[in-house]
Amino acid sequence: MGPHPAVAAIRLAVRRVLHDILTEHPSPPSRPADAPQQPVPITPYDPYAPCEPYGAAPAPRPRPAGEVPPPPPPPLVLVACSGGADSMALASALAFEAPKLGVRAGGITVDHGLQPGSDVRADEVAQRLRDLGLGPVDAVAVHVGPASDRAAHGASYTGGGGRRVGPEAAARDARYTALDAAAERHGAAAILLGHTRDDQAETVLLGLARGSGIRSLSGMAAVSGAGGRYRRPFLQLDRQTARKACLVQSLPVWDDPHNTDPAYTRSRLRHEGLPALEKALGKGVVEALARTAQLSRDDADALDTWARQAADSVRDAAGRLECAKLHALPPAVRRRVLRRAAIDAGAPAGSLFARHIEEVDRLITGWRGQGAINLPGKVVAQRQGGRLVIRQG
Ligand SMILES: Nc1ncnc2c1ncn2[C@@H]1O[C@H](COP(=O)(O)OP(=O)(O)OP(=O)(O)O)[C@@H](O)[C@H]1O
Repeated sequence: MGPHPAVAAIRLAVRRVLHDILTEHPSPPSRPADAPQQPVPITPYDPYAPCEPYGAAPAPRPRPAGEVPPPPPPPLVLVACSGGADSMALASALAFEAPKLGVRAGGITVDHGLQPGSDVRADEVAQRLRDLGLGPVDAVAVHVGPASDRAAHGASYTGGGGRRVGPEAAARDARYTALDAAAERHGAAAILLGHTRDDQAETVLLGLARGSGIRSLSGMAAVSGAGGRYRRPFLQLDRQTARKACLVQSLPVWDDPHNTDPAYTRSRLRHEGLPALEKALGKGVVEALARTAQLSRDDADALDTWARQAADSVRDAAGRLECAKLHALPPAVRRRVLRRAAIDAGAPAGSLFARHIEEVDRLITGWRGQGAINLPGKVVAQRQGGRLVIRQG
C-alpha cells in the first residue's frame, strides 16, 4: 500500500523541486560498485624535497597525470522550518526524497526572540529536524530590528499603505538575512520554504488592496532570491494537505499564536477575509487567487521585458528621454520606463509608489506647464523642452 494521499502529494511536490535543483547543480555520477578502481599513482618519497615553512598551509599536491579529481560533494538543500505544519511537512518530504536522489538535506530554524521561551522551542524544532535524519541542522537566534522597505525574496507582505511595515516585516527581514547567511555558511544550493497555495491567495489579496498594479498581484515566486536560492515547493498545495500529512505521519507541529492574532493583517485576512469571500463567491476562491498570481506574474514579466526594450528607443542621442516618444508608448509600458528611470536616478524602489509615477506620467500625458515633481530619494522629475529630465537634485 502506498503512502497516504497527503503524504504522496507533499513528496511529489518536493521531488519535482529537487529534480530542478539537480539539473542546475548536477550530483556527481555514482560509480557502480563493480567499476574498476582508478589506480592512484604513488609519488616516490624524496628526502631532499624542500619543506613547507612552519605554519604555512601545505601547497596543493600536484595531481599526477591520469589521477581522477575527487568528485564534488552532492548539492545540499536546506529546509527553513518554523516548526509549523507547512514547514514540518516540507521537512519530512525533504528527508524522504533527498537520499533517494543523492541530495544532501539539512535544516535551519530561526528564533526571532519575540516570545518567551522561543529559544527552547527553536532547539526543539532543530531536534525534530535531526530526528527526521536531516543534517546539518542549525537553530539561529536573530535580532529583530526596524522593518526595511526591501522586497527581495519574492514575497511582499505590506500594510494597506503600500510600505512593508511593522513587526511582521522586521521579523521577516531578520529571518531572510539569517537564511542567506546559513546558505552561504553551508554552501547550500537551495533553501526550501513552506508557503502554500493559501499563503499565495492571501498575498494576492494584500497586493490587490494596495492597488499598485499586476506585479503586486503576482504574489510569491516559486523560485526567488540570489541565484534562485529560495524554492517554494508547496505553492500549488493547500494548507490542509500539509497539515494532514503531518497528522498521518505523527509529526508534532507548533501553531504560532501570531497566526491567529487579529492584531495582524494577514491573520485577519486568513480567518475573516478569505472565509467571507468563500461564503460570498463559493469554494475555489483560493485556487482562483493562486492562479491569478501565476497569470499576473507572466504578464508583469512580459511588460517588464517590453519596457526594458522600449527604454532605449525613447532616448535621444544624448540619452535624454523624449516626451513625444514616451507619449506614444502604451501606458503600462511607459509607466515602467518612468519608474525604472526614477530608480536609476536614485529613488529607492521601496518608497516609490504608483501615485509618484502617475504624477511624473502627467508631465507626458497631461502637460500644462507643471513644475518639477519631487520623488523619494531627493529625485526630481521635470520637463525641459521636449525632454523629461529625472535626476537627483
Ligand atoms: N522561524 C522560522 N525559521 C525558519 N523558517 C521559517 C520561520 N518562520 C517561517 N519560516 C519559513 O517561511 C515559511 C512561511 O512562513 P510563514 O510564517 O509565512 O508561514 P506559516 O503559515 O507560519 O508556515 P509554517 O506553517 O511552516 O510555520 C515557512 O513555511 C518556513 O519555510
